[in-house]
Amino acid sequence: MSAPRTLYDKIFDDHVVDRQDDGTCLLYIDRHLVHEVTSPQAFEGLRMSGRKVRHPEKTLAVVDHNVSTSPERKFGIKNEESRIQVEALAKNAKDFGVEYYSENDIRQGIVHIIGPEQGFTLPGMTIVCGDSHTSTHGAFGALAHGIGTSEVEHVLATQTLIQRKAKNMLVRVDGQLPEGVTAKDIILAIIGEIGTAGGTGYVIEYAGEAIRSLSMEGRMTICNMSIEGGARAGLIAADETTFAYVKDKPRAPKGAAWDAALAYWKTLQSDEGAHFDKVIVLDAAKLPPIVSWGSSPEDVVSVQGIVPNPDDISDENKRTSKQRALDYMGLTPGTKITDITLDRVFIGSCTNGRIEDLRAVAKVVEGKTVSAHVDAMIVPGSGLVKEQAEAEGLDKIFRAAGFDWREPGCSMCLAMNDDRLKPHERCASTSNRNFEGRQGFKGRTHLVSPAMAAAAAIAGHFVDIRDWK
Ligand SMILES: CC(C)[C@H](C(=O)O)[C@@H](O)C(=O)O
Ligand code: SF4
Repeated sequence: MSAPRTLYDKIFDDHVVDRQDDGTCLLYIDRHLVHEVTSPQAFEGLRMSGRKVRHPEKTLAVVDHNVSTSPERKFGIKNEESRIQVEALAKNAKDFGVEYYSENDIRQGIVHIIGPEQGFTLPGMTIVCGDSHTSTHGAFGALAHGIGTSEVEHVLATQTLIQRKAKNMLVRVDGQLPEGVTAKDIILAIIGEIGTAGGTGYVIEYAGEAIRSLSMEGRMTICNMSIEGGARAGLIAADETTFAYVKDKPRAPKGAAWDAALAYWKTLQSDEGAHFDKVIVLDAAKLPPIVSWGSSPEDVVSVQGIVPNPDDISDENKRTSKQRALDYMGLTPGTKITDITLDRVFIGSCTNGRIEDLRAVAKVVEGKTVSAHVDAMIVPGSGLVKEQAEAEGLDKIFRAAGFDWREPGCSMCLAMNDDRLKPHERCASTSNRNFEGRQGFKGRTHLVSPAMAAAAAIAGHFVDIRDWK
């Protein structure tokens, strides 16, 4: 009998093409997602060395970061820099024979939303993209992580990647989530607990009853933010929920190939007794809805809590940095989270821009009106999410409540397109990063779940979604 292995060990081992004595490995890459921000130099490199894309059929390109989310976008992108990047990807995809979804394609959307939708993301695969939130795809029991632009070029040219094995971490979330508490709250709580460097050097496998009970959408939310906890990747073993989601997706295997794939996928679980270098255990039943107060995803507190006082921190560096975060956020220690008023609400991103997220929002806002001092927008993660939401009439609920209903893209998750905060504007956001300037110069971001963002839009300040009527 061979030694028990983790899910990560298994996927890694199954993709090793070459292993050097010093531990450097060459990994085979099954799927490569490409967006317009991190690919121009990679394609340029190929051109200069006269190389081709090794496996165009394993590569999928889409524009997301720079596209406008206004219906006017079909008339072209106004911002020069954005337009150049988008046009470059269209040209590169054409020149190198890679499938490409333009902003006018119904399948277009945020790269981490369209991969799963197309069945391009499948269990057991190695998946890379020049984007840190590639960890999202780990929700399918795939080993997925972000790579740099020179690695993008390497993968395009060879369909392989040089990697060293990471350590294994297990995050077990036991029990069941209370009503109103979501996958987003789980992952914010985990990052609050381990810190943004807690996962450095690890691949995290999420397990436990609460994780098993999540939909694929919820699992993607969790894996998406693994990178905010410093981990190289996040993983959730595939199960019946995964198989049901994947089945019949355009690029999923069909017929006998499906049966063979399924038989393999079912072996992809951590063995009994497999060694984890670090184990974290959380009790889902004790989790509240969570709100971030600072400029790091680890700066989190219960919605029932208060803005913390940096004076209570003994470590001087940490105290200074948290004081700076408070100054940036324009917050005073001791303020009740529910007393924080908002100017903007952003619902979308690869963390929370999927259909289930939009349904959760609709449930909260139906028949209600956005607060007079809040400007609120909802940005579906893809054209297919938008289509589904409209088929269910969600767009009507959103518009009637006073939300702006947009075209798909990264939008105000990061200030790389027209959607951004003005200086000092305060925003409840369902995205994954609250860094200084992330949503616009001097903009102030509070990370929350979709339901919490929706309720905050209506009330004009944070409210505990568990009390919502
Ligand atoms: C632009 C891109 C490289 C970046 C990333 O890697 O994550 C972006 O998607 C982000 O979320 O900050
Ligand atoms: S939605 Fe945000 S986090 Fe996701 S890929 Fe786009 S910019 Fe990055």
